Amino acid sequence: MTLEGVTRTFGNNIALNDVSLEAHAGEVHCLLGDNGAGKSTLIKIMSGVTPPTIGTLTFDGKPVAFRSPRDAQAHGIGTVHQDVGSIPLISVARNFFLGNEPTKGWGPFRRLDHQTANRIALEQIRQMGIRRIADAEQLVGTMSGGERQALAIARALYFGAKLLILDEPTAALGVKESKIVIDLIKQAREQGIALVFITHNATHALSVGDRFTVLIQGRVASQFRRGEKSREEVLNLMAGGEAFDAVGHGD
Ligand SMILES: Nc1ncnc2c1ncn2[C@@H]1O[C@H](COP(=O)(O)OP(=O)(O)OP(=O)(O)O)[C@@H](O)[C@H]1O
Repeated sequence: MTLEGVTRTFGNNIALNDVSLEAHAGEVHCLLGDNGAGKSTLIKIMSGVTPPTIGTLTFDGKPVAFRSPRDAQAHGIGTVHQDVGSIPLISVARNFFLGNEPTKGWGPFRRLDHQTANRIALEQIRQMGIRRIADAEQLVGTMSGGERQALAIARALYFGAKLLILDEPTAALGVKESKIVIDLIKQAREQGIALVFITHNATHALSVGDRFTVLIQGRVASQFRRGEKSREEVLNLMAGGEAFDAVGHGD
């Protein structure tokens, strides 16, 4: 996906100001920025929640204007939100399909095919490397944070995502759990998926990013590729030039 000159205003508030970026197949584009920098607004624009006030989006070489999140999804945009799997009392399979369950029979005899749903959900999360779950009837509440992210990533890919937007997937996770997610990002990249990885954590970003965009107050403060900046430089950029240590760096 390519964004060109994207500006988004809310009344007098300019959430995004002339932002351009590219997310290519087989690459991870890290989106970095402090609270209020405009990351959420950018995700909303890319995933069809809200249109840009000015600017264009191109996907698969064609201009796109998403009418809704569902429309964006139909184009192959998958979004995994931070609070994924927040309904702990539903099964892994239900969470995987979320209303798109396979059915059997037709007409008045049409009903959910639980067996198939369970089998597919289990297969898909296994492919994501989650082997601890033995049965997709198991409740989501029994999964760890990293496993829930894996479930959501598996779902997006199963339903045909070509661009996967991950909104702070490691924010609430410990070191081991974060590694699961970072490894999944690498796996998806190898499959040729385009990824946008939103994070506050420079270490996570640097461990997997191919391209980087740092937003400060709605503007692109810096854009660079892997290897073009040192860790220190990235940390300073993320801190918006202010004393980084004073704000706590979350990594
Ligand atoms: N619906 C809205 N109405 C008015 N202002 C908004 C709206 N959405 C976002 N903004 C403003 O746009 C700016 C960017 O917000 P945004 O939520 O995109 O930032 P962010 O980088 O995602 O921050 P966070 O990490 O805290 O979610 C902020 O000043 C915010 O107050």
